[in-house]
Amino acid sequence: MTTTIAVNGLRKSHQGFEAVRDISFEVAEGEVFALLGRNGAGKTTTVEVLAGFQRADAGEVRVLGLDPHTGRAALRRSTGIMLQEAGFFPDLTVAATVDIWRGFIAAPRPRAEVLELAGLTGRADVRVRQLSGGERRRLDLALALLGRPRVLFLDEPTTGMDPEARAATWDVVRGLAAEGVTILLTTHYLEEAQRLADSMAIMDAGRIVAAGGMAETLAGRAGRVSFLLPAHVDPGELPLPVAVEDGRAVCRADDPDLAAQTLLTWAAGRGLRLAGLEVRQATLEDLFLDLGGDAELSPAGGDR
Ligand SMILES: Nc1ncnc2c1ncn2[C@@H]1O[C@H](COP(=O)(O)OP(=O)(O)OP(=O)(O)O)[C@@H](O)[C@H]1O
Repeated sequence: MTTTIAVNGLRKSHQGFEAVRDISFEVAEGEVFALLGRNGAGKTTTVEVLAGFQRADAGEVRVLGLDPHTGRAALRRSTGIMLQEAGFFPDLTVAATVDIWRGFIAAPRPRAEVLELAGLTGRADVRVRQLSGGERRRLDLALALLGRPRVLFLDEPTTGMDPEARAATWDVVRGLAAEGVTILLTTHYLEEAQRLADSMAIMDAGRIVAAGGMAETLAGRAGRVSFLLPAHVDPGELPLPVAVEDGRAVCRADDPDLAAQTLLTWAAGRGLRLAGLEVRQATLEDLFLDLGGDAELSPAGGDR
């Protein structure tokens, strides 16, 4: 498999503060890679180095075989970038904004095509200042796609989007990856990373604390079964060890389906119902909690 992005021993400081401390990872062609971590973990700094906006202090970084800093001009033609803050002209319409950007790009996609991809077709004549936060992110995405990039850097692409827009954006990202576009994204939404990314790295204080293929990483972790503890049942009577949280019995298990079966068989033998039964494979959120992460990464309501 072709490696599109290679990072080896990257370090980057800002005014003496080491924001990225010796990280290494690779992203294969056509892969969606999620860089995760709480605020200040060093994700944006990493993306900006990969996009050639900042120079690495140490280590080697390659995008399509080129150093993103010295090869910036050559890479510009094959990369699309969506940073956290875009500099739009507020008084221009969406259509005019796209047209201006098309002027900077050799062989750009037609305006209608990028607006369609970004779900902005019906908003072409609206001024940028009147767009919602989520719509601005979509306009950012439209601009990032103008040059038919082979590599896309998306820094928090769906922040501010409603669930429908977010799902539509996931479809666009999946479609691009299926065409062979390599995508590196950062996100605060763990569900987004879990659904979208083939592999990931979790950063904390400038270091990678967990990394790997998404499916493999989660398959190796315990899932959970939970249900309302029936009245008059002592948790100690259950056939598997459980913790009781807010009246719910919670059982962590490597094979949650099997654990649920064991519990249901036990309950049936006693004529009991396990109300509110939930069986869940391990999620990224579980991994975060195990790593000592907290809710900060997954803002309230943002994840589901
Ligand atoms: N230009 C800069 N000057 C000084 N410090 C900076 C600069 N850019 C980033 N930092 C600091 O480096 C650390 C890492 O920042 P970075 O933006 O890379 O993190 P992040 O993981 O992207 O966070 P967020 O989720 O908030 O975007 C932070 O502590 C930040 O304050």
